[in-house]
Amino acid sequence: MSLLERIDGPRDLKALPAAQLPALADEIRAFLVDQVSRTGGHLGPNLGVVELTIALHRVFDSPTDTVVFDTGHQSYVHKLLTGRRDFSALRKQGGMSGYPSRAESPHDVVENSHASTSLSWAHGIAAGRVVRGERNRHTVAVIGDGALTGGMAWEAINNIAAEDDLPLVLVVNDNERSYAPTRGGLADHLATLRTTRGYERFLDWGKRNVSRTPVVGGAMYETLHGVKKGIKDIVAPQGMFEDLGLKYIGPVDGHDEPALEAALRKARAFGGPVLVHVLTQKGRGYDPAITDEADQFHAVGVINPETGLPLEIAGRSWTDEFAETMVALGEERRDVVAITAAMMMPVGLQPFCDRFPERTFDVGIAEQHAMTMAAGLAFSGLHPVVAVYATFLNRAFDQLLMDCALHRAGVTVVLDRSGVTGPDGASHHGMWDMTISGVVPGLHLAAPRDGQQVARAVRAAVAIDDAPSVVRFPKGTVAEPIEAVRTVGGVDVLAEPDADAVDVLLVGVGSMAATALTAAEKLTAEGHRVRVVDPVWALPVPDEVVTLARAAGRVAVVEDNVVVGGIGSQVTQALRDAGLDQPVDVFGLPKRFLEHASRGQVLDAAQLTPDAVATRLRDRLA
Ligand SMILES: Cc1ncc(C[n+]2csc(CCOP(=O)(O)OP(=O)(O)O)c2C)c(N)n1
Ligand SMILES: CC(=O)[C@@H](O)[C@H](O)COP(=O)(O)O
Ligand SMILES: [Mg+2]
Repeated sequence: MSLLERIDGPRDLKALPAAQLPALADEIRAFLVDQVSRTGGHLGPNLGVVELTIALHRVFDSPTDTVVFDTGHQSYVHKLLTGRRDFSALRKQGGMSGYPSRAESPHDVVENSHASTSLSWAHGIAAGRVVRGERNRHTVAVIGDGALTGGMAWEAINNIAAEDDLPLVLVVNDNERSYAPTRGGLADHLATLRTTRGYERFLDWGKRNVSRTPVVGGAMYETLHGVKKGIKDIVAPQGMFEDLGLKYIGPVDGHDEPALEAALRKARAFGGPVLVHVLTQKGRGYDPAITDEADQFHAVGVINPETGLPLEIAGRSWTDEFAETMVALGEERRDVVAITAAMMMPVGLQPFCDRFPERTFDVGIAEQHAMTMAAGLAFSGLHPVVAVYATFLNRAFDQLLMDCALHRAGVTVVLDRSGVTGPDGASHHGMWDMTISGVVPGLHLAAPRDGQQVARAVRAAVAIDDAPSVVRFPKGTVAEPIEAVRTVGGVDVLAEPDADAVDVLLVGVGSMAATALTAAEKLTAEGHRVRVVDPVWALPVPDEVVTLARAAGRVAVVEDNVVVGGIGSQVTQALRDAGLDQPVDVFGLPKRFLEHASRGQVLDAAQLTPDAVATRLRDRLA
């Protein structure tokens, strides 16, 4: 039986002799590469936290103590050490989540994969423990250097640093990267602290080798201590965290398990808030990850474990369409600039950045800053394109509303991964963006139905200079081109019944246009008269949709957004405002958090497939 098989929880881990921990770490790494190469997932981040997670679960007593992982993508080792070894269905329907999951384990707390929240969670948990007289229960937050660039983290630090005796440990997992190398003033400061590695080792050496020397030991140690102070003031002035009033321990070698345990025990014993700065390597122990320039295997698909090479060939993506359009626009318009929130490559801005580095801004995991900085860039006479995943627009709603829309800023927001993403589960589906956008005065939103429409929409969006514009498209392979049979104003008619009177005006939004078309074909074959349209610009609702609705017995809208406040709601309102009372059926995503599964499985469960839409419409036409 392997060491890993003997561990069903932290108690078994604590019982392991320390001498066996390196072998356990090796087993865990081998397990991660073997398993995640089959399922896909966050291989690099988890390979980097093997020793750290072992030390955490040997020093602290989960679930009496609580360990919170920021973003949660690096919690696979935590899952292994808390009795979950079946990774065969990782991130698949019915299988283990790729993030912590309370349904899976009492050791899991934060399921939200939006970054920079862990310190706030941990502050609340720790403060709550004190109020409840449970000061003996410790709380630990593990936050990456990337997540530490998020504003929420600093709201929390501002509060935590003012606490005196809170049993709270903040572990900064510093691997110098988000996807790409972490940049900015904070990253520079962490680098300064890292360079004091010698200083810490010098101090430890002094404690081990000098202070016990007979006779001169004590005096010598005091001298060294003074020298240490001097060195520290020269090499590493009081760090920012200490300046803020936080006790700082580190930097600690994040792959030296005994050193980690020593630092964490020291932090646990300290009793007050304390920050432990841990240096790790993303992809540690797996050369294909370590040497991967792009993102050190931040997230991989199915790969060959020997070579790390992908075994799935991805087709041309929606993101590729956007990436190409941006480079072309960059050539044509010198005022177009781009902003990413630490996801240059995933959102498709890398080619633009390579071509126009001086017109590209990577603000770190800081969507709020990105959005308001964009308002500033627009004010200065440029046209910014903010590219984020749709789910992360949630973070920057107020900035979109109050900094961009209130000031009529010509800012374009491009939302990748809109609609159903799939394996990343509830906090990664981009299913609220059209509801959010729908309440922003003056905002224009386009949902391209295929690759050609992406270019058309982005070009039209950057031509809007007096209001925010949004272009949103899903994850993965781009849809095949869908030609319009005719246009009515800006609205594309995709299918026409051979009659003037129409039973149903079926509005397909974005990638759901294809779904609507196929559903219409089924209904038309049964004798129903269905007109299918793509509004192209879904917000504000085009007048032509209202005009076309006048000739229809009922209207139906298909959208991969939550039904509440989505395009269907907006169309309903537009019809009612125009005095039309046809029934409107809205086929969208339920107001529920949708578990991880494949994109197709989630859409199927939401009845957003052609068959389901046709069936539901058929019932209404009966
Ligand atoms: C608000 C938000 N924006 C963007 C992301 C996408 N994202 C997931 S992990 C990650 C990088 C995290 O870097 P770090 O915190 O350093 O963790 P590491 O992967 O290095 O362990 C990003 C940008 C996110 N999860 N949340
Ligand atoms: C946690 C994290 O990294 C997410 O942002 C997610 O994994 C992105 O996945 P995709 O880029 O594959 O949609
Ligand atoms: Mg990092």
